[in-house]
Amino acid sequence: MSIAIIGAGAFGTALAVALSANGPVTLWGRDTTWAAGRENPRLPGVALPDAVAVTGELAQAAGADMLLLALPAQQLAGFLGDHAAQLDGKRLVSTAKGIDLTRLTGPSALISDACPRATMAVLTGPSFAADIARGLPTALTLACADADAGRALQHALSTPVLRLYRTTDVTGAELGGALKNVIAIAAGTVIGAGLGDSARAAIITRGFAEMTRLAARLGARPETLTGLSGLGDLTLTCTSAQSRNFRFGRSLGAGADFDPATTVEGAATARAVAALAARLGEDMPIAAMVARLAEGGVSVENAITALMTRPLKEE
Ligand SMILES: NC(=O)C1=CN([C@@H]2O[C@H](COP(=O)(O)OP(=O)(O)OC[C@H]3O[C@@H](n4cnc5c(N)ncnc54)[C@H](O)[C@@H]3O)[C@@H](O)[C@H]2O)C=CC1
Ligand SMILES: O=C(CO)COP(=O)(O)O
Repeated sequence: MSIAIIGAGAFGTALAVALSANGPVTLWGRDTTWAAGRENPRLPGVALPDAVAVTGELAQAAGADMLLLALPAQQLAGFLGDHAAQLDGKRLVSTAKGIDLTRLTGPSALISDACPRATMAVLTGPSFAADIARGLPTALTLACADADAGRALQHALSTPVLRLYRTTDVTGAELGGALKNVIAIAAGTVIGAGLGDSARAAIITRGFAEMTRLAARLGARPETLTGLSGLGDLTLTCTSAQSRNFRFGRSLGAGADFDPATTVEGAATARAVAALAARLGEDMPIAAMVARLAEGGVSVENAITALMTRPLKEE
């Protein structure tokens, strides 16, 4: 199955490098000025193998059997809207970890709406671009509602160091990836504010409770959230300074500057989650606080006080 990757950011480029172990890969980016040097500034220190062909022509990528959409969640709807005619009917696999702020849906619904004839799947789980590009062993979740199509994608996207598990629970897989970014901002904030590892463990655990509550309400299976795409990625992102969401939170907690050009999916997703939770009547106190923190609507000190002084309840 020929593979093209749409989006030449850190993750798209890392996937291109990893999957080129199986055969040629086309990597499409809107900016390919770096391509002649065979090193993407979004993924410094990684030389592109010869099997990766970089192109700025979408038509070249759209001819592949499978297209991996490695774009930020808030950019996906616009991209699909612009290019639906070229993409519909294809196998489309999203790697975006977020909830669209305008539509309050994950990538799967964006794809299904824009490209109703496409075979749609989600690739998610604990995996830093730099780790994948270096060939470090990584396990991911491939979610596809069509079990047979999912099996074929799982095989095409696995390598000796990239091990994919499959599920038909697309909702659970994509919510795990989206929601963990919100909680990672909260965990980073706690660490940046010097509140300690015990407080971080509390945020991870209570954040996971929020994730599972919302996901269940939206139809996800509980075991998906305890798998790689939920608990696995939550653990990684809340405990590693490689995570941009964690680092963004750490800057908030420390009152330090943060490069606004960095992709931080959890900031917009926290606002989407707060809106979704309000609509559904679900209690998501940590996500709601992250939304306010990211907008500068509350101080870190007041956010912590508000979370700690909520009415006492059963676990
Ligand atoms: N970097 C990582 O370690 C991982 C990232 N992801 C997810 O993959 C998605 C992409 O993340 P990264 O590649 O890391 O971000 P990035 O910030 O490194 O790259 C984003 C890329 O998308 C491109 N882009 C943005 N809007 C576009 C548009 N409308 N049309 C065409 N290209 C557009 C940008 O030019 C850039 O090359 C995110 O949802 C992220 O959560 C998932 C797993 C790991
Ligand atoms: O999703 C990721 C790891 O699984 C990457 O996390 P960040 O976007 O926070 O860097």
